[in-house]
Amino acid sequence: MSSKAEYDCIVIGAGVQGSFTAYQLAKKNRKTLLLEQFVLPHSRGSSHGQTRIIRKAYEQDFYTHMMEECYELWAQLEREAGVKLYRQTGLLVMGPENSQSYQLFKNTLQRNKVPTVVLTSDNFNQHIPHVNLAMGDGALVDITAGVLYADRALKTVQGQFQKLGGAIRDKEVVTDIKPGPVVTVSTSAGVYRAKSVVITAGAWANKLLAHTGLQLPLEVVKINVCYWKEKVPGSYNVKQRFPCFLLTEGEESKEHIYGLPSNEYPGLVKICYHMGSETDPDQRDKQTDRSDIDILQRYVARCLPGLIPEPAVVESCMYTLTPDRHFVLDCHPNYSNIVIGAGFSGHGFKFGPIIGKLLCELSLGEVPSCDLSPFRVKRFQGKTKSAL
Ligand SMILES: Cc1cc2nc3c(=O)[nH]c(=O)nc-3n(C[C@H](O)[C@H](O)[C@H](O)COP(=O)(O)OP(=O)(O)OC[C@H]3O[C@@H](n4cnc5c(N)ncnc54)[C@H](O)[C@@H]3O)c2cc1C
Ligand SMILES: O=C(O)[C@@H]1CCCC=N1
Repeated sequence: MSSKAEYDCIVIGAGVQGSFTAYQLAKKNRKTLLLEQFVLPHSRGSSHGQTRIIRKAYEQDFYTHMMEECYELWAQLEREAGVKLYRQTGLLVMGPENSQSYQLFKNTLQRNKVPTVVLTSDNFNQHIPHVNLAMGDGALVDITAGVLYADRALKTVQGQFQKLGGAIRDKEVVTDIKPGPVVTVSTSAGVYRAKSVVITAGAWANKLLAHTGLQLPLEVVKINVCYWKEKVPGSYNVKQRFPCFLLTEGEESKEHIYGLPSNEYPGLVKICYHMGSETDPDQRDKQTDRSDIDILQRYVARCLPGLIPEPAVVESCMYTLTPDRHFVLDCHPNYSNIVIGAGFSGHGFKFGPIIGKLLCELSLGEVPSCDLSPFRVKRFQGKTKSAL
């Protein structure tokens, strides 16, 4: 390897966002290097695991609009690679009928004409057996929603990137970034130069941004990913048409609780709490707080009578949260050829293909094809810190 290899673009971080960005750049014939600190595939960031939810149901129109295009981009990748990445299951949204959050979900779906079925307390269990709908809760199903096969999706997009001539170097930690008209990136194994750099480093974003003099208001939390055993095997199975679900708020908490049908682990249903305890990404396994699991146990006992209310398997993952829970998709405030994709706040996987497209556009100096105003760095005015 030459000591200063030259690229059009270097993407730092081969999670879902970096991998889709690199793939989009390679599709536009840009000489692209994707750098990853761990040996791939790994389970130390935020994109690992077998499944993620994909949905159009959101509280804000702008996410629903982005998902309209994003479903098409997922389907394109499936066709291109000849791999199945999405399975439609529907998403059951439940929450206090009169609460702001539940009403926002319902209104966004209806305003955007997303195919939706509204259930009543009378017909709920005909459609959704083995779930107790709380008194006063509304329920509706976003028909377009389903499951993404996450590990498979990551492998597929990285493979397509390589087929297009892109280079992936894993087990290579980025140790320095020197801004300039040509950016210099140093790693544990070499030095590279590029016209632009995209930072998609997940929970490590601030560690990398420190080299560029910027700190974003990001909080990293560890999520206990819990799998719950069916009392009668198959009762919550994807083949029985059991949907993904999201409880906007409940007796146990004001935060969302969400789940996916049993499928990838036979007889086990994945159910998570949409919040965790603060962690350093390099010390994730030292964070042993289980208060999220206590909340889930009470919820499962109350509402999912067909599950044993004790997790059978607990895995770990991380969220990188912004204060408003919206993403950061922007150019660096001081260096227009350094692009940032960060703060995906526990809901970014489904957007991977469109985020890749947008970060690619930003890195090429093109006008982004979506309105990025909710995702700009300047919304944190007063909350960003200089790291110099
Ligand atoms: C439990 C859980 C459930 C979720 N459920 C859903 C869901 O149902 N639907 C949904 O849409 N989203 C969901 N999400 C969110 C989604 O998975 C994340 O938003 C997304 O994976 C974030 O991807 P990323 O590429 O930003 O981060 P990561 O996947 O963490 O990628 C960042 C990469 O950068 C690398 N890196 C960091 N620093 C360096 C360095 N110095 N040098 C080289 N490489 C570096 C890291 O090793 C890592 O591989 C969930 C997340 C979790 C944790
Ligand atoms: O993004 C998703 O769909 C999941 C479920 C709701 C909370 C966060 N992640």
